[in-house]
Amino acid sequence: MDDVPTRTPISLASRLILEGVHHSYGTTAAAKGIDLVIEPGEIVCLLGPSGCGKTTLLRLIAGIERPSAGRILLDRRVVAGPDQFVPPEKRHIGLVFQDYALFPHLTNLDNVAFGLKALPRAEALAEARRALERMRLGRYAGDYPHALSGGEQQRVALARALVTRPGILLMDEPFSGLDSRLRGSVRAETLDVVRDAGATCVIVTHDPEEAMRMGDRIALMRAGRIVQLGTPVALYREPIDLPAARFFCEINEVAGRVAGGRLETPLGSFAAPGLGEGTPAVAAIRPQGVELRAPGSGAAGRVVEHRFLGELDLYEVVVAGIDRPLIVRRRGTAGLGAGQNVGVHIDIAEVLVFAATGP
Ligand SMILES: Nc1ncnc2c1ncn2[C@@H]1O[C@H](COP(=O)(O)OP(=O)(O)OP(=O)(O)O)[C@@H](O)[C@H]1O
Repeated sequence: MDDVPTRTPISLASRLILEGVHHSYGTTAAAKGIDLVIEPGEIVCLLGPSGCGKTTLLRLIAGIERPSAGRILLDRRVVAGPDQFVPPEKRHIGLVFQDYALFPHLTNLDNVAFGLKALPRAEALAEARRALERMRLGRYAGDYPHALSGGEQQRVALARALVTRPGILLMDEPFSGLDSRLRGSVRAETLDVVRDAGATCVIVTHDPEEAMRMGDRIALMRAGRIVQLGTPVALYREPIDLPAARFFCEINEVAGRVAGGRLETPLGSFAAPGLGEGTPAVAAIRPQGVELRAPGSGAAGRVVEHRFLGELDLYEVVVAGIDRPLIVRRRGTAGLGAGQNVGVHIDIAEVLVFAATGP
């Protein structure tokens, strides 16, 4: 085991401010008026489907792209604005990309020392060695990146990004190149290192679970805009609309109309605050919120499919008046299988009601 140095890297974390930031590639608008404040030391995940503008936003923050309107500030310094533009190398940021972008012809030590050109060579190498040792990679200092596993290469890339003690660390899909078994451990390790370094951190991901694990807050993006910003709990519990709810969790969508402040559906009625009389609406019901009991109580249903999935089994249940079978995730119930009748009950804590928005 390598000796872990006692010296802790302290970076002066930056506050990042985006004010009305726009960016277009030709006629494609990729950022449409982004306002965002990220506090020093905070980890924020930019989350959203492919093409929503996450990478563009990261590139704007890094200075790889220049906004067509709006301002970007790091602490009180305007780094991009109508009359100012600070190039990436002068922004004091650390970058980690999906493919690690390590130089194949440099040793791991030289890869990490690369960003320390301003220091005398011996000092740069000593700093780089300490950074590698913090990542428990000291013994690979003289090797080349190709001899390392994907997870180890990712840690070298992280060491290289943090060795200059940047005020802000920007990571673009940093774990997507790793296989799913490695991803969890590298993610946890990265989180520890980033927290230790104290840097402000922006992470791009399209994976909601990753965003919930990594982010103090999540900025949910859609078509060049941030549609919701909040803690993982807030986004999961109170998604702003139906597409946001869909993004975080597989859901059953049961349509109905609002009557007397409640949404009437074949599964019962649910509170529909803020929705007017007669409004078409949708009850979004999480699969773990559907309970299957003996027939005779609740809504009458029939199991059409049952799959053993380990911890929670998957059932598909048809209910009269609902187009698609309900997806149900429950602990397996002995003897309950396809063809059996059930009574369907809904846990109202797992139901969200939204105005219908179309498919
Ligand atoms: N260099 C470019 N030239 C032209 N259009 C681009 C360029 N880069 C991105 N775009 C477009 O800008 C929009 C936003 O792209 P961006 O890569 O920021 O999205 P993303 O959310 O990061 O997507 P992904 O998760 O697939 O990487 C998309 O419509 C994309 O096609």
